Amino acid sequence: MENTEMVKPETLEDLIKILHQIFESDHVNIEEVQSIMEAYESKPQEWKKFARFDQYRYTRNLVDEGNGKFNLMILCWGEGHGSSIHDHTNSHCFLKLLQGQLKETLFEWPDGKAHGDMVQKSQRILQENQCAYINDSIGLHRVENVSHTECAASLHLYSPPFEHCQTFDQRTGHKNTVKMTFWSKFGQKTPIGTTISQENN
Ligand SMILES: N[C@@H](CS(=O)O)C(=O)O
Ligand SMILES: [Fe+2]
Repeated sequence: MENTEMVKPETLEDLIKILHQIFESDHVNIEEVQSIMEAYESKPQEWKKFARFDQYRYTRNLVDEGNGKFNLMILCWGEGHGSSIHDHTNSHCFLKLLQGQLKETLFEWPDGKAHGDMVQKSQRILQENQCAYINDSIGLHRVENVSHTECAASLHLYSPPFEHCQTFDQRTGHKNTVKMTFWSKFGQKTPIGTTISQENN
């Protein structure tokens, strides 16, 4: 019989260790990853060394390279910060709220000949500790911290790791390829000059 016993990661370090074990296998069980990420109870003292905010836009802070199988990162969202509508480059995307709330808006892929506004499929507010999942077959999304008073932090796992994604203009559906960069890696600020091409926000 399959072992369905839930493992509860006690710390972020513990969570990372479990994720390494899960991703040793070539088959990713989406529900398993989602429930393990959800089971970790966010404790700011465990992740605050990775959480570096910027005044102007959301930041991507690399936490772990997952043996080449995945990238784990913390995204820091100041008040009102949000992403463009984007895809996830054929990767799995898990998004767990560590602090605050984020609004996720799902869109359909624009069909080649359509002009005008992109079609919105749904919208939801992600709560602390919740773990959402998206991939390109589900659709595109935009994520926003709509709060004017609270910042937000989220833990993202992408497998396989990717460096580029496509962003979409909501009014026309026109797309652009953008390079995704890290604001910090393993708690160290990335040198200025390597982060300026970030355009997903
Ligand atoms: N996928 C985005 C963040 S989000 O809006 O889900 C990124 O990696 O920057
Ligand atoms: Fe995303």
